[in-house]
Amino acid sequence: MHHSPAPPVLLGDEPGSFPHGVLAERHPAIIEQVRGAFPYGPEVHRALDALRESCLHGVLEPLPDDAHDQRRWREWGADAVLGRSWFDVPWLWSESYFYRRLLHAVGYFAPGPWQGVDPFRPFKLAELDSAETREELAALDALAHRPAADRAEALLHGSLWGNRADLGFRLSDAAAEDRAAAPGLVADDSARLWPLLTGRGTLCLVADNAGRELVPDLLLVAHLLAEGRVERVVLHVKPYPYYVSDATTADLVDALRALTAAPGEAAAYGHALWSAMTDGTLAVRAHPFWASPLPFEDLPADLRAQCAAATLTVVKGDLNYRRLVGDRRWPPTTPFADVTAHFPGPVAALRTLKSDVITGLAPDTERDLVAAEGQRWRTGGTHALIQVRD
Ligand SMILES: O=P(O)(O)OC[C@@]1(O)O[C@H](CO)[C@@H](O)[C@@H]1O
Repeated sequence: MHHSPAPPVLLGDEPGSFPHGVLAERHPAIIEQVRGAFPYGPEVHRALDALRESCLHGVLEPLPDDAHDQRRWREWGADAVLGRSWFDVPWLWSESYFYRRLLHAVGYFAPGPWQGVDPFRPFKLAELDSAETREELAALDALAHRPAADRAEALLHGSLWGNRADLGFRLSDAAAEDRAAAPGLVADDSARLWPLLTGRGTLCLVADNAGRELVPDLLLVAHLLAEGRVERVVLHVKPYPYYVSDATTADLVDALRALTAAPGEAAAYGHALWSAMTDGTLAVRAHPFWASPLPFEDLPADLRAQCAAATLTVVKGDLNYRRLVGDRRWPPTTPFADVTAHFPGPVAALRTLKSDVITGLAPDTERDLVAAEGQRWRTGGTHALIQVRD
């Protein structure tokens, strides 16, 4: 266990810091993108204007009295943050609540013409239909002739690096995709991951982004099922649109349809996944907690029981990493096993580095990264890690 006191949870109150930039620049940019993506009527435009003003100069305001999830947000701690500036509350809170308020502004939950229309869908679909996605799928043809161990390794890394495709991140950092990924991982526990997948039991995969991340996640899942490395997979997606590109059930269906319609090997993966869903070996869950502003230390009892029963839980992406280890600026050498001791069962994190939060680095690794890049390595999205606590 970590003996020194945990650092404070991150807030967005420090100008020049990464969280402050997300609140002051990324969120207003997302509002404008959404505004331009649909022919919303004047009332939606007014609501988006009000949200922008609130985010920059106002406070977190309560959900309307008739909101279906008002009680839930209270249980998650709304009373402690409502009425305060977005910059002064825990960063996890200001981000999660921003997406909830954005959905309110576009009428996502209210009965009416825009109910259930995902404001991020055009961006997600464009990505799924991109030349990059087609190239990644075409690469499966060559992979088919390689030994199973090589395929497993390639698909694991495909899933890991798929996390660079994150639409919210690219909105505030347009150059992100063009920066080359750094070869080598800042931490690599993959040798400890494979022995956990011995053929029995259930793998939980806590998904992150749709499109170019979810597709390689699904390919990995298909491989693990086909090779008999797990009996069953439970894929956890978001219950509603979140952090721009986070995967929902609709995005999962889009990804499966894209796979089954693709040429070559990709279609075989798609059909295998489709039948795995229909026979229950691949199950999907969309628990409200995944879109909550809370760390995984606060997993509700039902999810805790599911993860406890799993052979392994794989947690994808940067935000899930922040929620897994706690959204704090830990000393980077803080042991990953210590900060994930709360998690009910073996857990693996697959993540590219896109925020300040990091644990589990060897002292030499941290020293070399700082010498080469100052602190940019934490947020630039060019580095990645695989960390396992068994
Ligand atoms: O979870 P993901 O998709 O890998 O990344 C989410 C992200 O883009 O959003 C947060 C800031 O808004 C950061 O944690 C991270 O940069």
